[in-house]
Amino acid sequence: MRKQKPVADSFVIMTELVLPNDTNTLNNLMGGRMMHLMDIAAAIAAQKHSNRIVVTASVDNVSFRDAIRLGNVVTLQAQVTRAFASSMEVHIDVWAEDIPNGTKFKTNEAFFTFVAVDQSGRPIDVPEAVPETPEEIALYDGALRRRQLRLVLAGRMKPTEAQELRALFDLKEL
Ligand SMILES: CC(=O)SCCNC(=O)CCNC(=O)[C@H](O)C(C)(C)COP(=O)(O)OP(=O)(O)OC[C@H]1O[C@@H](n2cnc3c(N)ncnc32)[C@H](O)[C@@H]1OP(=O)(O)O
Repeated sequence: MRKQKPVADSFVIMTELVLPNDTNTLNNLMGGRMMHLMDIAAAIAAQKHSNRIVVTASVDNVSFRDAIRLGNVVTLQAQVTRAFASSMEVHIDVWAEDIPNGTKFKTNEAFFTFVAVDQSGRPIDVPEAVPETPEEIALYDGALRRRQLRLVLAGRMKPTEAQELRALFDLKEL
């Protein structure tokens, strides 16, 4: 039987201070630097779930809503939402905090997909991820549709095979 692990076991929290080397000429954190931090935090969550080497397979839509300023503290929280065979979806939330001003606001949210691989880079199966809280269950339930959407967009699945995604939009014909 496939091993099971609570999704909470993969929880990761990472905190970074925005320094001059991280910013653009407006003293805002650069998007690429933010993506780098998100990739690392999310990869650690996937590693904690799988106890394997993991590679980034895809990143869903990332929006940059509010600028993060030089001197802000960035907090990233990542957790596996669901595991499939070798792949895991990871949800990540990002907050920026201006400690002297006492303000904190959410800046980003994204879903990453990681694949566990062996020493030769071949995909390898991971434990099942078990959600426990209502929030974890909601993320788990939506993960299959999100997987189908990203695999269709990546040309790895035919839209006609994406049953749960089609049901969401009530698409009878494609
Ligand atoms: C260019 C860069 O720097 S990328 C950043 C770092 N990332 C990397 O280097 C990863 C490079 N890519 C790879 O090594 C391979 O494409 C892998 C390991 C991700 C997939 O290998 P493949 O030989 O295509 O394996 P396969 O078709 O069996 O798929 C394995 C899993 O990956 C998943 N997968 C593959 N591509 C994607 C994708 N674009 N989005 C989401 N999941 C994907 C599959 O759905 C499958 O999941 P499952 O086992 O849970 O069903």
